[in-house]
Amino acid sequence: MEYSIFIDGEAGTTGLQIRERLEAREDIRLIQIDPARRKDADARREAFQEADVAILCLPDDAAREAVELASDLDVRLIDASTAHRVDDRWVYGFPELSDEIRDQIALAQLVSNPGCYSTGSIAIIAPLIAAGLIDADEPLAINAVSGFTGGGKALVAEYEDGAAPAHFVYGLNQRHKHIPEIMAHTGLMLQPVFAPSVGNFAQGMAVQLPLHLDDDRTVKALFEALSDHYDGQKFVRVVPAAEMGARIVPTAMNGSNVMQISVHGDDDNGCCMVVAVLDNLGKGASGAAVQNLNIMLDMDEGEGL
Ligand SMILES: NC(=O)C1=CN([C@@H]2O[C@H](COP(=O)(O)OP(=O)(O)OC[C@H]3O[C@@H](n4cnc5c(N)ncnc54)[C@H](OP(=O)(O)O)[C@@H]3O)[C@@H](O)[C@H]2O)C=CC1
Ligand SMILES: CC(=O)N[C@@H](CCC(=O)OP(=O)(O)O)C(=O)O
Repeated sequence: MEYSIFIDGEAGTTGLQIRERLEAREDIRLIQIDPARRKDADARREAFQEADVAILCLPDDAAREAVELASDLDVRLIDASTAHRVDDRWVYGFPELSDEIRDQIALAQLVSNPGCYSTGSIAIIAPLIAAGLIDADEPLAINAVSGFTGGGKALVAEYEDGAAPAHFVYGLNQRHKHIPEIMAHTGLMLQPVFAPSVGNFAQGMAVQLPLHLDDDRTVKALFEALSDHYDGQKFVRVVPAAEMGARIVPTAMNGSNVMQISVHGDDDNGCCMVVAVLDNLGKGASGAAVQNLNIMLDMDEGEGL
């Protein structure tokens, strides 16, 4: 069986990496439109008409327009943008959250691909709330560092021109676009303080959740809750702190769709850090989109990643 796939926005950062992951596959035929007509509504509608699944790798407004263009067609959609991540009509494409969500993705017409920081944050927080180790109304802070491809073509150009700094923090106004989806898909009721930053490396990301410990919330209890939740998952691994070493490198998972989670700290002084490391263009975007596509097409999730 061969499926026809259209990547709308395939010349962008996320789209290009999806294309690279799919173009060698014999079970996939990529629909391509003349690059000069890549923003032409008629050309794109024809591609949507031909496709079994279309993957939207567009800015939010363009993604909303694309959904409108395809609204009366049979094509199934995966949206990599932020536009539909807290929209109930769309399934949130994070299959490791629960078996129920994986089953919903398999049958869905509309799947929204999670954000990169959100993937790391939700992966840590949701299972710990479910295990009773974080309260939904607990004040939390999330720190993160991303490679510059996270900012799309514009930020890539700044780094390639040599004009951008080695490291910067941003999102200081606490209105980052990932906060609503982090709250919606963890069940957090109090907005977490979010401190993202960018470093002078293309891909890679580390998301850190600092926590205070108590008699129940120990390093061991946190590790076991996360290990139990992700037991058997191919793309989320919970790794003992001793294996991670004293330095966590955000680029460690680059080129793969695997996210590594580890729990560090000391019950004696009551301080702990839970860390997720992922490739912002792997499990944080393009790899996750291909994983969702594979689930939707009832294929091995690992193929083509
Ligand atoms: N980069 C990342 O790490 C992640 C990105 N995403 C999301 O994926 C989406 C794409 O991001 P990214 O790849 O980084 O962005 P880029 O800016 O690198 O690419 C966006 C692409 O969309 C094209 N485009 C813009 N408007 C239209 C339109 N109306 N019709 C057709 N094509 C259009 C652009 O064309 P042109 O070539 O003219 O600029 C460009 O090629 C965004 O919503 C982003 O939030 C999600 C997760 C992580
Ligand atoms: C480094 C950087 O700028 N990162 C982007 C998020 C990456 C991205 O585009 O995320 P989505 O998954 O939501 O589309 C930002 O902070 O807005």
